Amino acid sequence: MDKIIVRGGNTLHGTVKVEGAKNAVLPILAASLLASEGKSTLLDVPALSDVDTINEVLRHLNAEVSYSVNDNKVEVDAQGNLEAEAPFEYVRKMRASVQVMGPLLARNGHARVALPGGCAIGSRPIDLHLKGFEAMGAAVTVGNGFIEARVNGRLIGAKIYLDFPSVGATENIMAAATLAKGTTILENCAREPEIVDMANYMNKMGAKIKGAGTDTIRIEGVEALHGAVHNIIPDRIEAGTFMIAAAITNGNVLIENAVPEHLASITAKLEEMGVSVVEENEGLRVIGQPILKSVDIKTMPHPGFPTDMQSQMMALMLKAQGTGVITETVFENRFMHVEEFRRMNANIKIEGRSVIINGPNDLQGAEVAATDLRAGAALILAGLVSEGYTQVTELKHLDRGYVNFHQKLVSLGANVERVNDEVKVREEEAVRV
Ligand SMILES: CC(=O)N[C@H]1[C@@H](OP(=O)(O)OP(=O)(O)OC[C@H]2O[C@@H](n3ccc(=O)[nH]c3=O)[C@H](O)[C@@H]2O)O[C@H](CO)[C@@H](O)[C@@H]1O
Ligand SMILES: C=C(OP(=O)(O)O)C(=O)O
Repeated sequence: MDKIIVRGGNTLHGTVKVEGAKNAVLPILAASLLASEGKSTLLDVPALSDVDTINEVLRHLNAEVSYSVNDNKVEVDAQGNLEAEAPFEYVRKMRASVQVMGPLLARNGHARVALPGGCAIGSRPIDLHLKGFEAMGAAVTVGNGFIEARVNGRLIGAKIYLDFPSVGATENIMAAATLAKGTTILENCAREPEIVDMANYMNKMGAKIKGAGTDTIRIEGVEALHGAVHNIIPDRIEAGTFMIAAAITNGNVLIENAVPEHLASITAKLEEMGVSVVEENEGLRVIGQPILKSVDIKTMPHPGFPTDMQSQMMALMLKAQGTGVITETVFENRFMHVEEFRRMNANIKIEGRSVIINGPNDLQGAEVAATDLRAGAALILAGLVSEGYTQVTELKHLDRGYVNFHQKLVSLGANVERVNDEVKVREEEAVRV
């Protein structure tokens, strides 16, 4: 098992390049199943374990997938007959596997996907996805740990109002509606940049989607879709994480490829804390300040402050002066990292869906575990400004969402190392022999 060891105290300087967005590439790869003619070529695909997982799901469903990691390119050929079932071994590894349901149902009239179950950040039901499929004429049943959806012939366009602007439900329903008979109007839908990217890809495939990025999306169903070439948008959460890395170390870092409009809520909070964020041609430059002001933050669907930046922002708030409150409104249980921060000497209190942080904190290095992928990044960020050594374990979470995270930090001047405990033990044994 790998762990990351951070020695705190270095200021970060230089340039770091953001990869393609995990949360765009996963639903887009799932949507490539919609193409009954021609291949799709996806570019700027990040080399993440989640991409390996979704590729395995697509292969299991009988699509041909070739992944050229060095070129950040995936080609998908889904022209053959598709299987209907995504088993638990994949869904357990990665919830986004449920995003194949809409495409399969639309293309095959049948999808059987393992129920996702619980997750480190909350229970995460998919009732809104299923209500959407039902509104379009599918019969949905749940049993033996699987959800099954079937429709005789094509789905039928419908008017669907989401009770909450769920990202996954918006994507799954939008994909299903591309091949439905008639028009689907999806109201109170999610407005994340990744939804717009997915809609752009499906429009290149021949879909007729309008309004992605607003709270109402209109999808006119077509008879068939074809493969398309598409570049994945830059990852705003990876960009935001490096913005915090610059701010927390009082550094000066250019985050290349960051899209300023995607990062407005994060930029606004950093500026409120006293950090400078400057737009440059290549991306965003973040310049830290020795003294940071505490702020209050509430996570919200886009364009609000993203829940996927909550734990990294918490790391930064630990170093700010005064009292700040972070309220999590998107997920019911996304504070698992608080206990880990406490192990690093942080003064934080959980009150219901909020945490209260009194700062600045003199953080101390400790052995801590990544409880989810963003928590993993947040603990490493805290380690950058802690006294002594911080060891972060459970890196399988981090690898789901960050490409070469520690190497990128090292290139900016951080003292970070990734070690494999098992290899070390084996080497020691070899020496003994
Ligand atoms: C692969 C991917 O893109 N993941 C992102 C996606 O997850 P995901 O698509 O799972 O997130 P959702 O927007 O669907 O979930 C938001 C909230 O709605 C609830 N809900 C959702 C669907 C449903 O049918 N019923 C229901 O109650 C969830 O439990 C959660 O409390 O958006 C989240 C919110 O921005 C991000 O944190 C994740 O990184
Ligand atoms: C929660 C996240 O992802 P997922 O929905 O894939 O678990 C995330 O990217 O922070």
